[in-house]
Amino acid sequence: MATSNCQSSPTPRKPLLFFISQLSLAAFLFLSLQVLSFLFKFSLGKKKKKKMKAAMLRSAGAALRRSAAPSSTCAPSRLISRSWYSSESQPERKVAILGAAGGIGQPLSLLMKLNPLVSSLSLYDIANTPGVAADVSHINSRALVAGYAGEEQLAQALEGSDIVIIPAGVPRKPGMTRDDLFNINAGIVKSLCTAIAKYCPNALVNMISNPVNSTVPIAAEIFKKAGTYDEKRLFGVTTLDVVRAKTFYAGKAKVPVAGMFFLLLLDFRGLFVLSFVCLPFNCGVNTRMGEGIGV
Ligand SMILES: NC(=O)C1=CN([C@@H]2O[C@H](COP(=O)(O)OP(=O)(O)OC[C@H]3O[C@@H](n4cnc5c(N)ncnc54)[C@H](O)[C@@H]3O)[C@@H](O)[C@H]2O)C=CC1
Ligand SMILES: O=C([O-])CC(=O)C(=O)O
Repeated sequence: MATSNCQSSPTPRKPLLFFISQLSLAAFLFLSLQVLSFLFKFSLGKKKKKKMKAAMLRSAGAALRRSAAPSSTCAPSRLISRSWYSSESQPERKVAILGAAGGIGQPLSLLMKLNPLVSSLSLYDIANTPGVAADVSHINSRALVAGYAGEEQLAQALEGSDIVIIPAGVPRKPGMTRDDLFNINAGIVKSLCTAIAKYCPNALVNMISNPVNSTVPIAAEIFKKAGTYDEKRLFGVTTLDVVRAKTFYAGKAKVPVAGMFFLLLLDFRGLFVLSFVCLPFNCGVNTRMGEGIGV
């Protein structure tokens, strides 16, 4: 009969000797830690240490994410995957990307496919979507990917979407102004938003197509006309202008670009007008609030 040996130690220990041995072990460990941290401080210096800590945190995060991938089979990963990737606890969410085969659309599709909050990813473009959708679908994450190409498939791409992201259109080429961009992208955005109002009127709409300060009001007008407008569900992505403003300002003022904070105000009153209020903090220069930088 099998017996448990958890309760009695096979070799009886003398209490005093045992206590001394435990004490010396603890002291040894403590001293080793002190010596290590001393060596660490003096060999690396403060800056390097900070960098290393950040790198360690990053790689730990990456390792956690890797181990959370659904293909993983070992027990600890399964435990982690429950909190990071589980479809049991996450609600179903469909995200549609319109213009998914473009320069912005492709990496965006990749990021959405990696997002554990997305359960269904709908990739729409007027061309090249099947290949992009096939590539993205091979990523081993939760979202199911479907590709749609051409106007006749737009309705299917949009139906049931909770979020629609729009990077469809043309990018600016050398010599083009944002007005030129508007002349092309306004029509594209108009037809896409008309379809959104019809097939997924309650979706959150995230506009990337430039000029965002004009394409967002176009979307708003389309939705108002269709009776589906909700200001809390329409967004414009201004990232490009924010990072550009930071880089340009830092270059002009000859200050480090890192650590700069900019407040970007879009002026919707006049068509094609984009105005900035730039507030660079921590960059060692005195700048008046209200200073403007054109795009
Ligand atoms: N708001 C921001 O921070 C940023 C905005 N942009 C803007 O995003 C837009 C896209 O830029 P890129 O991806 O570099 O251009 P791109 O030319 O690489 O991609 C645009 C995609 O839109 C597709 N497209 C064109 N008409 C369409 C329609 N009617 N329906 C669906 N898809 C359509 C094209 O086939 C193409 O695949 C541009 O307007 C650009 O100015 C770009 C970077 C940042
Ligand atoms: O077209 C792009 O890729 C973005 C751009 O430079 C602009 O809109 O100013």
